[in-house]
Amino acid sequence: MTSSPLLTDLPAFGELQALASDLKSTSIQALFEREGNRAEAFVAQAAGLRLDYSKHLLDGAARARLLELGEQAQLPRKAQALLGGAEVNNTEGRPALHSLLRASSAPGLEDKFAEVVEARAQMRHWAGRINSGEQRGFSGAAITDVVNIGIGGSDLGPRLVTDALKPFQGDINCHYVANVDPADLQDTLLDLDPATTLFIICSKSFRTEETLTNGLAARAWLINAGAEVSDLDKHFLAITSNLAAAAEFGVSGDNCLPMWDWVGGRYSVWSAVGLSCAIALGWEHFEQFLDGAAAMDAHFASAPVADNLPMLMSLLEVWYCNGFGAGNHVVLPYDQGLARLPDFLQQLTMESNGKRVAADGSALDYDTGPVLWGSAGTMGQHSFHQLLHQGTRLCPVDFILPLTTHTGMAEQHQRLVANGLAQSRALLVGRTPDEARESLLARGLDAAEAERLAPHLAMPGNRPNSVISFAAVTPHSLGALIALYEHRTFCSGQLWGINSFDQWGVELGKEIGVDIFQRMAGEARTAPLDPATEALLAQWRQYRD
Ligand SMILES: O=P(O)(O)OC[C@H]1O[C@](O)(CO)[C@@H](O)[C@@H]1O
Repeated sequence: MTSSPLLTDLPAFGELQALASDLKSTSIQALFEREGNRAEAFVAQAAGLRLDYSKHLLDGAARARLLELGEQAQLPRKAQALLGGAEVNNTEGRPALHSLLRASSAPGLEDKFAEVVEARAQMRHWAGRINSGEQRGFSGAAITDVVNIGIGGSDLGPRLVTDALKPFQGDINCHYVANVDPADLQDTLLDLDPATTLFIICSKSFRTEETLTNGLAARAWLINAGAEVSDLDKHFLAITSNLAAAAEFGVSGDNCLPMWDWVGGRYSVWSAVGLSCAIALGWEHFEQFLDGAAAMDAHFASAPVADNLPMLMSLLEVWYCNGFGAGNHVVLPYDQGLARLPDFLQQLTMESNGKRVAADGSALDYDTGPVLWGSAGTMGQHSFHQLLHQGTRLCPVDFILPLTTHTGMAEQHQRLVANGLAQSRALLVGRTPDEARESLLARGLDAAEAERLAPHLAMPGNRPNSVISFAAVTPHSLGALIALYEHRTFCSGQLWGINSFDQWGVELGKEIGVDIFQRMAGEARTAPLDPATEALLAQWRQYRD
């Protein structure tokens, strides 16, 4: 794939910056009055998801220029290139074919697709075997619990999906261990029976310190409980592209499911990395999850920029980052099952687009990926929403709003939806000092006290937010939602001219970590570390000795 032009080289960019500076002082409510059909016109739908982006600092004219920017960056052609297997990861010389993992056919990519189909059959086999009770542990008892040991992309996606789709879960309990802190593994194993527990060692590289350390501790836990080394195949599966390392760890070839270098870790939940989800949910539900993502892929491939959800969301991201200097993006799922969505999206967006050089290595002189954060509604309302409503920073928000619940408690759920809508509206309308004063007087405060407190109660409003609403959290809608953010991430990367599929920035810390660990273990080094780290090591030694 030819490298992307820089954002600043796109002809519409300069004009957009000028428009953004004009719109900074524009009232979104005034835009609603001026553009009568805004509530319908600033809406796009795909794969069962409805994106309402009417509450943004964006008028019709600015939107038209923003769409031109998307055309100038050739987002539709870039989408085709991504989906068609072009070498979008130029630093590592690979395509990024996560879409192939949910495809039902793949013209031109038959060889890779055959491997995907084969891996799906293996996943289905293991999910069926474990759910049917056929898979038995060292004592002969059926497996009841599965522990996925992995980190980053080998943890966050499967953990999110299993959590979010609890209402679809079968009898097997899936647990997730990621942190090298032994407390993570220890807490998880506390209530588990070694005889009925199966571990999935999930690591694309099979070189990740946290995963291998926890894997070895899990192995020791089984052996201590009476399992023989020859029993370990009853308790361990591996998901990896590094079969040799998995074999060295002790997982036999029959128990290994594949990963490929053409799928990035943070984009891999659709592959065998999602095996724990397929076990928890059953194969049919997992297929529906793949179908939801495939529906978003089809939309991404064919919809014009003006109607294309991932493209629109990425254009909005760039609009705020590079037009308004926003360094934040907030995601608020109004659904308890989606509480982990911000964690997942942090890796997806920040590991993908937290870059400071263009795809060709040249330094960028504009901002790229913002800091993404958030939490499940309504908890954030009693915490950081104060800053969203009255703070000094611009934090564009995505509300994620399923409209029905699986709990059977529709009346209580109505409160959740009302809260989500109220927050979105409060960010829009705010409260003027006069309204604040009036409300204080209505509460019986005297005029002087109302005057004193009014500035504290006043809220500027005009804070941009999108609402992504859909019928319910189902395997299909969740698949579509995750794929939507994947493609949005890619499009933003293309607009910024960066490679969204490598993550060199995480490597240095890993290397230094190995060096420090070896120093702690007593290995001699000629050169000392920086004085601050040496002092902390000395403090650690005091506690160890
Ligand atoms: O699946 P692996 O190879 O263990 O990697 C886990 C995670 O570590 C990272 O490489 C970052 O350290 C992520 O990109 C990846 O998802």
